[in-house]
Amino acid sequence: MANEGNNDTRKGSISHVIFDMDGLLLDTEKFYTEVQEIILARYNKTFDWSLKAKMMGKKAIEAARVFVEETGISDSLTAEDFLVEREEMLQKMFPTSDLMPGASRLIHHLHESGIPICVATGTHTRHFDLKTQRHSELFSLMHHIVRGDDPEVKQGKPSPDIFLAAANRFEGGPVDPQRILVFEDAPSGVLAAKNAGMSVIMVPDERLDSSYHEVADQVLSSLLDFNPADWGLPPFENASTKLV
Ligand SMILES: O=P(O)(O)OC[C@H](O)CO
Ligand SMILES: [Mg+2]
Repeated sequence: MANEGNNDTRKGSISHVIFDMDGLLLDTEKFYTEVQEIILARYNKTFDWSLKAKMMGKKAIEAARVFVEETGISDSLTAEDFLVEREEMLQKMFPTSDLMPGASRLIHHLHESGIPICVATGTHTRHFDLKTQRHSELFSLMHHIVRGDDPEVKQGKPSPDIFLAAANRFEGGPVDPQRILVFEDAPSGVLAAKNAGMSVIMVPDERLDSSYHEVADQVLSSLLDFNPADWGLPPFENASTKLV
């Protein structure tokens, strides 16, 4: 799976990188899927990837509204009550979050190469802390982290707010969006990056409909497949680090 970029002229001008978190650096989207399946089963309904595609990457309350409205259960369960109900299950799951393949290798490589990196995640601070508690060393390599409850993030993805806030906070910022490469897994996140005027590599779950790939500049099956040299970034020095 690999789309060729449609903005080749930008590929040599990337100086900064922004990472999404859920489903991109951390294998956390599966937790949301699991609790939503459990809740919908009570209403004799099933959760599928067409609904997942519309929820992922968004702020919690925005995703919750999509969930109760699209499934037709909003008369029985409000978006606010849905969030309360899933909270207890998620709080037990988040501290077990694993890294996605290739995340550690890529973050260490860019950091050691002097490329400024940061995170822009729709998740709010309380959940962020639970998800990252086993990965504090890796996240300490980020220049900064923008979360969904940041006051500068008025609207969640696909609004560009979060990526523009992230661009503003780099040293010497704001950084020109044309010099920024974003890594995302969610359709809303890919759109947010494009709305911010940035280049975006999508690393989607294989169950996501491929029509969502079209907006991205490049699509990869895994972060392990990323070749920094394709974007004018410092190459990996040796293959021995490839699977770390
Ligand atoms: O994908 P992220 O990191 O923006 O997180 C968004 C939600 O928390 C999960 O879809
Ligand atoms: Mg994501």
